[in-house]
Amino acid sequence: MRHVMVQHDLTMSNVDPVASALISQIRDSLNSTYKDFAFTCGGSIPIANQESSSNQSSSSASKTASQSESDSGNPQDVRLLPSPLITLRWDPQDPSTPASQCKLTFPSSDGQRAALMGLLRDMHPATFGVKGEEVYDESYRKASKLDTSRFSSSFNPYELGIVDAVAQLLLPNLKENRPKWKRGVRAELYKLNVYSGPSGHFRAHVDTPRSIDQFGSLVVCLPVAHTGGQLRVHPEGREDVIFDWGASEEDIGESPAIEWAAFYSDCAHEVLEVTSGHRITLTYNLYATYGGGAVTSLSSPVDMAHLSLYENLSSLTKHLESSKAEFLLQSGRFIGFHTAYRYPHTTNLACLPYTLKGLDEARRLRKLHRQEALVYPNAGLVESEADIMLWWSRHHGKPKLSFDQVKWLNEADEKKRSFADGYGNEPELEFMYCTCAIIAEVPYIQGSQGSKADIEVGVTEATESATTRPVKEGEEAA
Ligand SMILES: O=C(O)CCC(=O)C(=O)O
Ligand SMILES: [Fe+2]
Repeated sequence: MRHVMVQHDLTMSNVDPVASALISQIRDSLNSTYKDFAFTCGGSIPIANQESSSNQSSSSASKTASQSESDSGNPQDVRLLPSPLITLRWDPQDPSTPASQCKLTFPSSDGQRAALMGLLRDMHPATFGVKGEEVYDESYRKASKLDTSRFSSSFNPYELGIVDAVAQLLLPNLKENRPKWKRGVRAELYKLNVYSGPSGHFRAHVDTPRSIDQFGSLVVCLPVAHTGGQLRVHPEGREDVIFDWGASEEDIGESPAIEWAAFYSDCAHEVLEVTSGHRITLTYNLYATYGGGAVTSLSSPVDMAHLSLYENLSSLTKHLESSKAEFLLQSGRFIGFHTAYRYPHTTNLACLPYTLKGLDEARRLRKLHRQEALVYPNAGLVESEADIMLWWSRHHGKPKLSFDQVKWLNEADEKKRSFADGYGNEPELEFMYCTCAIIAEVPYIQGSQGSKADIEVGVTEATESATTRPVKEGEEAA
């Protein structure tokens, strides 16, 4: 079986020194800018005390702890409500248990000890996936779980602004994107988990993707006393980020809070050992959506257009258009990038443009070229160039694309192509993670088949259909 090699000559011939210089700047900014983008974010939301939560319209109830100290008078501040008390109800293992004993209110207090013990009794062992098998192994994961069919809670991450915050930080929009193309986030409740001390933990894994729209995971920690149990997120080549939500009974009594963290679910993460108490969490799967992102009407804090990478790409494409891209005529009329992050895919479904993470979104060339970029899984999982050519022709109606025609602006990172050890939080292998490449055909090149009109038609077609590709699953990178 032949693997496609993607190491092509990245330096420009002497034919075009301007393009050469721009490409070398792009390569530099690709390496440096990647690290400026968040792969995880998190926060803490105070829980209102009972009196104020029953009277949410009072001005003191509608301020966060930090706002109370310095009120800016900005009308937007008022929306940052503290969380009301949170109620959790669940199905008992023994159906004769009265419903009143299957209910907890957070922050939990000593008076609820019996109900907390009842919850622990009614939980199930939390399994995980290894290479497609469902496994229960306390040396890898020691925790308990309830599926969503067995519990309900009054907690709502949309109401508290968590989902909006995650969308803005982890799925930033290009400022000039029309509302229709703005990306948003859908959070789907996934599990209730308890990691109890001593020794509750979950070793390093990635979260098993359940669809090609899934990009992240959200963990919400309810206020119950515990120590340890830090969540450690550690993507390759980046510094770890650690969320420590440990709190004592006294801390919770004085300033109860919801703690949360979201991260790209292809980043390895683990729950370190809980040394005492109970770490109780709600977990959510996060999906990218189109046409959302305007829930709060706040504009995106990230303006990709200010990135040096984006500016350099703009300059390069303007230069290629004005110079008729002589160098590309020699080496192919496509330019391509390998993504920094991995994306879920199946044999027939590839990464979607609106799920692109962090810097990968800035690498999209659609705006720059007035032509949709092709997004396909990286060469480690592609059997042959013929597959890619087939993919391209299917979606663009044009018969020819070979790797030799692509001017690659960066190199594929072999280490990142797929998560090798197969540990996930679910057994399914329907969706796999791998890096992708983004390829755009450069328009206006003399002698190419494209006219301006052809290219503009191509935008719509490719945007709507960029969902299938021919690849073989399970192959290791060459
Ligand atoms: O509880 C956490 O912080 C993370 C849990 C986790 O990684 C999972 O459930 O897949
Ligand atoms: Fe996980």
